[in-house]
Amino acid sequence: MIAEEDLDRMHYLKAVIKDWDTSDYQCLGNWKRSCLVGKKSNEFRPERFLNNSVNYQGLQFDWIPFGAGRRSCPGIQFSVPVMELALANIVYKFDMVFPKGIENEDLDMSEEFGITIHRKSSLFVLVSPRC
Ligand code: HEM
Repeated sequence: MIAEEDLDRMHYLKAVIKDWDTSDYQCLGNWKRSCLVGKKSNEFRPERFLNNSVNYQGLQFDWIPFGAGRRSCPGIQFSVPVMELALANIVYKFDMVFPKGIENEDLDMSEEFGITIHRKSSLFVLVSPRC
């Protein structure tokens, strides 16, 4: 079981969540001026969040998944560790592979608006528990 104190060392996992939290919507305002984290439509590239100071505090206005300023989200301290812990434990305890014939390049990362922003197309993976 991965615990909260283990998360500090999981730099790549944190970058994955930051990139996952980077919707086209957040970068649209600065799309021409080129978004701080270099978001290109539908691109998933967590490495952009490694070795830089981009954080959730809303200080860099072109990456504000929790908003910025006095009306920014008060749920950051709760939701970030919850997302990190959930993802860390899922990848620690389960092996996931694409069904036969599906490659990384086939992954459609398009987003769709709704009450929340979610995937446009379903993600199919075969999941098996790690022994
Ligand atoms: C991944 C999870 C979450 C994301 C991405 C998120 C994002 C946001 C965003 C973008 C805003 C608007 C900020 C603005 O208007 O500038 C907001 C506001 C707010 N969020 Fe969250 N939030 C999350 C989770 C939570 C949780 C877990 C709670 C409570 C337990 C929460 C409570 C609030 C409240 C009360 C506001 C309104 C703040 C205000 O208007 O003063 N959020 N959130």
